[in-house]
Amino acid sequence: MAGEDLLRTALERLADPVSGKDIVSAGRVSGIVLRSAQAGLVLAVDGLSPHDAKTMEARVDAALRSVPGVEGARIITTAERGDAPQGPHPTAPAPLPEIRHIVAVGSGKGGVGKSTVAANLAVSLASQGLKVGLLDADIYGPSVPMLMGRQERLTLREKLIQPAEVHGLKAVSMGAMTDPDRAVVWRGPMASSALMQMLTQTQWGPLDVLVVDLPPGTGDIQLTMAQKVPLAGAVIVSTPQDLALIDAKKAVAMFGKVGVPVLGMIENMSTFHCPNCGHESHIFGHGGAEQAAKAMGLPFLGVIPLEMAIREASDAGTPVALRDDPAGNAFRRIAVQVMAALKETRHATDVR
Ligand SMILES: Nc1ncnc2c1ncn2[C@@H]1O[C@H](COP(=O)(O)OP(=O)(O)OP(=O)(O)O)[C@@H](O)[C@H]1O
Repeated sequence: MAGEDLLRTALERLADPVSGKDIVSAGRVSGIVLRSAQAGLVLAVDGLSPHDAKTMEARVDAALRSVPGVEGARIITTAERGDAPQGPHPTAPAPLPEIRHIVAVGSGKGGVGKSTVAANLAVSLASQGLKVGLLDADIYGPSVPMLMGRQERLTLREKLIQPAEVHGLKAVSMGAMTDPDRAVVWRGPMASSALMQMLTQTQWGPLDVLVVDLPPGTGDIQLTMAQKVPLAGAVIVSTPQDLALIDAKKAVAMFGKVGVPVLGMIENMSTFHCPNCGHESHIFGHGGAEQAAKAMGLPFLGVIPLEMAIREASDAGTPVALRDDPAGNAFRRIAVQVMAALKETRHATDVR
């Protein structure tokens, strides 16, 4: 029997006090992993009092550790109503004294290249000698493992998540907890509770900047995350298309609503230079994000061209920001702008 099946069998011996079934059949357990003698899973504690949730967590911990070959266990608790026993108060940002700036990368619309920008921004900042972390909070479509070329599962040491050290930075992804072929279907409070635990229970060490790749859109999940994570600021990625820009403006408004400074906008998939004839075309338009930023009184942080090389480098797990070419330079220029915007924000708000 495979290690993860042994874990499941051990968990099936635990009764669920609410449904009377075992906790696996009751649907309380997901994302079971076993790697390097460390077991991990997500435990839903809905309907349990804080005391009963703690008791269940302890029983799950003991059950996992009873399996031969398991040396440690990491349990991430979630609750749909947001009443997980761990984690901060819903409206109080988690204290993260080792992290100087947390920067969220958001977008109003999916598919505009938010994750590509987040990963390349993080790599560019690391290439400037900064200590950088990258947290993939895009719970429904985590893409950082692919973009960074590391698909491994979560590893734990002394109950703390160990980030993958890759391309000069430390990366943690919800994708590391889940089967890459299966989308995680979690409701908002469960997702934000799991995310907060990944944020606060990862051994980041001292960081200058933590880049957070948010899920696309402006729903409750993003709003809650923007409230719970002590963000220094947000950058908004958009294509130049009108439709994407309408949604990008909603994202700007959402951050404004919760008092998170918007550091600026980035236009992705801007000009396309034909690699064969050199002809310049504007497949999704051009300049729209800069105009929108201006209209909203926000800084414009720069443009990223639409390039096959960017897509290929992303698919290969070697971000284009590692290269000394025009696309790599575009990301490095944006990273400089982001750092400058962060300094201004700190000055303006006297450090949030
Ligand atoms: N500038 C670019 N040039 C070429 N391809 C790009 C560029 N930016 C992103 N892509 C490609 O577009 C696709 C979508 O990008 P990405 O996953 O980063 O978007 P996203 O906004 O994070 O999407 P979602 O959040 O909906 O998952 C990927 O295949 C990526 O490689």
